Amino acid sequence: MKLDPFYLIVDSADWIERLVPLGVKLVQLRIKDISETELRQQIRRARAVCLAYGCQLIVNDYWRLAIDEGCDFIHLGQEDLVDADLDAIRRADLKLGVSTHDVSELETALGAKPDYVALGPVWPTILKKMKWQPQGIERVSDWKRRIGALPLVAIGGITAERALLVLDEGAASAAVVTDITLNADPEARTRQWLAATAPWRNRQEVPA
Ligand SMILES: Cc1ncc(COP(=O)(O)OP(=O)(O)O)c(N)n1
Ligand SMILES: Cc1nc(C(=O)O)sc1CCOP(=O)(O)O
Ligand SMILES: [Mg+2]
Repeated sequence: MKLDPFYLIVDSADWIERLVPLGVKLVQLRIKDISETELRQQIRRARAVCLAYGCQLIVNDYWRLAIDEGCDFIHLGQEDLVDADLDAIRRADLKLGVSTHDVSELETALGAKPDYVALGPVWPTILKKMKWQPQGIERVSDWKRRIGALPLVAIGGITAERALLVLDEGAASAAVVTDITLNADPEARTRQWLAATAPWRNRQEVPA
């Protein structure tokens, strides 16, 4: 499976309607603390835009809703995995990405047979409080050596400029929130990300 090198993460369908039409091909809907009814509406709107623009939608956390709404890709963290029914997720043919922050979490993640592994925070992030120190760029290549052909997603404090560093170290994709959503001009910043990651987007996969 090939992931787009630019992985946008946003907290509403509004963002998806605004930025996906610019050419984003991989987006995560990461919403916290809203009702199930509202979540369903958000997922439906996000799914409709992604279908129209050929963008892969990944639903964070809510695997049951993702199945119900006909989505095909979810992201789960280690705590989400504890309650998740992996058999049900596989039966529904959902692809799965899993977060990791240390070697023990990587072992747990690999046990879930994920379609990608995420490593973070590579740099400090202002999005949420985290108990892990920044991993640093060396850890990205270390993780890639450990997971072999499985796609690696790097996350945490990534900017359009830093994206090139993680992609060079073997990440298949660089995930981003605030470098875009807190930018004075999110559309322009999205275009910069698309341009910066274009060489990886157009690169052919080399068989392992
Ligand atoms: C691509 C990607 N990587 C990591 C995360 C974090 O997932 P998690 O640890 O479950 O934390 P929350 O995002 O749910 O707060 C992610 N969402 N996406
Ligand atoms: C949601 C999330 N998960 C992380 C992890 O390390 O698992 S870092 C992170 C926040 C990413 O936001 P930004 O691009 O603004 O730093
Ligand atoms: Mg989660």
